[in-house]
Amino acid sequence: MGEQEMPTGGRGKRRLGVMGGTFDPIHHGHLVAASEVAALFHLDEVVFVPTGEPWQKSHSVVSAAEDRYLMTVIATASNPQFSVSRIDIDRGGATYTIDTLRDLARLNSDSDLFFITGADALSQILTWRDAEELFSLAHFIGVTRPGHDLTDDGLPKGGVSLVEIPALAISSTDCRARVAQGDPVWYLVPDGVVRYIDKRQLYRGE
Ligand SMILES: Nc1ncnc2c1ncn2[C@@H]1O[C@H](COP(=O)(O)OP(=O)(O)OP(=O)(O)O)[C@@H](O)[C@H]1O
Ligand SMILES: O=C(O)c1ccc[n+]([C@@H]2O[C@H](COP(=O)([O-])O)[C@@H](O)[C@H]2O)c1
Repeated sequence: MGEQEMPTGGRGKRRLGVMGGTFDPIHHGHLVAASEVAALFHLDEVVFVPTGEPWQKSHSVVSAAEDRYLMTVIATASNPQFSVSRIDIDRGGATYTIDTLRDLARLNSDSDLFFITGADALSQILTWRDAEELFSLAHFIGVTRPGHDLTDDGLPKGGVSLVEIPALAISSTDCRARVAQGDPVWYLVPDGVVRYIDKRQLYRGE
């Protein structure tokens, strides 16, 4: 994969990646996406932001925010470039990325923001709250995901970069179904997350 054309940011500013997700559970698809984008876009840090209430999720029962937050901490703890933010959980109510980005911009005025999304999420972005304003707060980076077309059709020119990353056909939906059926999730999610799911008996009744 070649060097990406760099979006112009403020000179000398930190480059902060933002990986939003429900992370129910976090899996290696999320981690590879963040790691690849961090390297390609020379990010100083990637902050993972677990959603409070993900209003567009099709499955009705989303695990407790604290469980999703702790799994995200466990999964990212060993990488010094990765951190986890509670802003969407602590704000309460439905999570809108416009609020995430406004809060992060205020808390990180020394940084340019780069919001990382998989191809499926990127294709839905025009349905998000205040979609047109999102692109003034962050540069969006869409990454390939097996089973989904990666396109920036209809999105503002210069506001989005598309990148190919190693294909991992892993989804949280499949991980939950596997646990429910008694199938392994080893190597689909980090080892500590396997242990946490087991300890908290998550996804057993689904
Ligand atoms: N395997 C993957 N490869 C690339 N991007 C991914 C992958 N899995 C998830 N993403 C991206 O990570 C972000 C957060 O995803 P999310 O937490 O909803 O996981 P998910 O696997 O899509 O969950 P679910 O199956 O419950 O819908 C989204 O932008 C999504 O597109
Ligand atoms: O802002 C919105 O209206 C909006 C609608 C759906 C999803 N998002 C964000 O997209 C990211 C991935 O969401 P999800 O539901 O696929 O886990 C996460 O950061 C969500 O907050 C945002």
